[in-house]
Amino acid sequence: MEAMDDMLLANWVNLHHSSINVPSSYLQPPETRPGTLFISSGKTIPVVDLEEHHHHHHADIINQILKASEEYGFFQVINHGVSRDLMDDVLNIFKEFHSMPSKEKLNECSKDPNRSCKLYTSGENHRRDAVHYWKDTLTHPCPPSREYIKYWPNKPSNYRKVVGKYTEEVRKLGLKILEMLCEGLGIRKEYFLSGGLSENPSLVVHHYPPCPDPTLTLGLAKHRDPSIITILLQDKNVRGLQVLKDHEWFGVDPIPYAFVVNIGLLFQIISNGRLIGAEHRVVTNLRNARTSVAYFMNPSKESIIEPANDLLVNGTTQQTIYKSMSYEEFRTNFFHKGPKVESELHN
Ligand SMILES: O=C(O)CCC(=O)C(=O)O
Ligand SMILES: [Fe+2]
Repeated sequence: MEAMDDMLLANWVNLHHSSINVPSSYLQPPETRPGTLFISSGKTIPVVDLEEHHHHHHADIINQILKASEEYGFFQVINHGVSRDLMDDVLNIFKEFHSMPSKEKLNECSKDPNRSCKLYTSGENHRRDAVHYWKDTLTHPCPPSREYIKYWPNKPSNYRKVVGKYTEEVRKLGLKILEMLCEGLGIRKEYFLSGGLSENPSLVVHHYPPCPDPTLTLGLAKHRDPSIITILLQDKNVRGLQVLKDHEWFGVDPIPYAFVVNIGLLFQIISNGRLIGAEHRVVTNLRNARTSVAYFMNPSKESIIEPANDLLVNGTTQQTIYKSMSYEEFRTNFFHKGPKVESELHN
């Protein structure tokens, strides 16, 4: 196989079209190979209508998202208030972005000296990946902090305008969902507005090119999100995301204009294990490229992550199972321990 050198996967696949086999560095070992894809197990993650009206009360909506977060750690939301045009615009911008020449993309993403804004192929640490993943990823912090906007890509030409508006809208939705989950759990509604807990969100945009053999590869390895919650916009027609429940993988079928919401490890800790940060992965697709836009609600470095005191006060919790640590400490553990991080979190 010809070396990809500093070319991004999207461009490499484009150049070679259908004449390629999966390069050996992308072949998953037998234990992580997805094998047969999309066996329908009859399970599907809950879909929650967020619009309140006289037959659909606030308390019912809270119960639905709470139950989904306890059982699956995942749900989809419809009637969430983010405009469809904006969702289309943002997906189109990212598709356009990923179809630009490699050099141009890398150039657009190399302005940040601290590399919070960056573009990479495979996993975040390409050289250290034992096996490569079939994707390219663009990531950068987003509002409320505006200090990073100057490092965002400036191409396609309306990138900053559209992505700026989108991240502000999705932030509002995220805060609303957090507030409802707090209400359901018996945590004060403002919990995530204090202590910097929701002050450092980031956007992670994945692009999974078509893959000549999706049974042998993965777009993204099995993982739990290191976030509070993640709000994901996925391509309308291309499947890929799978969630592990009761030792079985099942697909999160795209619903046009819905968002997929999942609980991250941080909220698992804050809820003292009541909500689950479920494991998930992404499989690739034979014919179609897939783009997904993940908005991670993340705290600032100094924020303290611990089971919410309100749970002890209101009597739903007698004992906390997780210890208290700063978000910075959590990140360090997460990057060093990977999937084994959980042992470090417990009391
Ligand atoms: O591409 C997807 O559907 C999922 C992305 C994801 O799980 C992540 O970025 O953590
Ligand atoms: Fe994830």
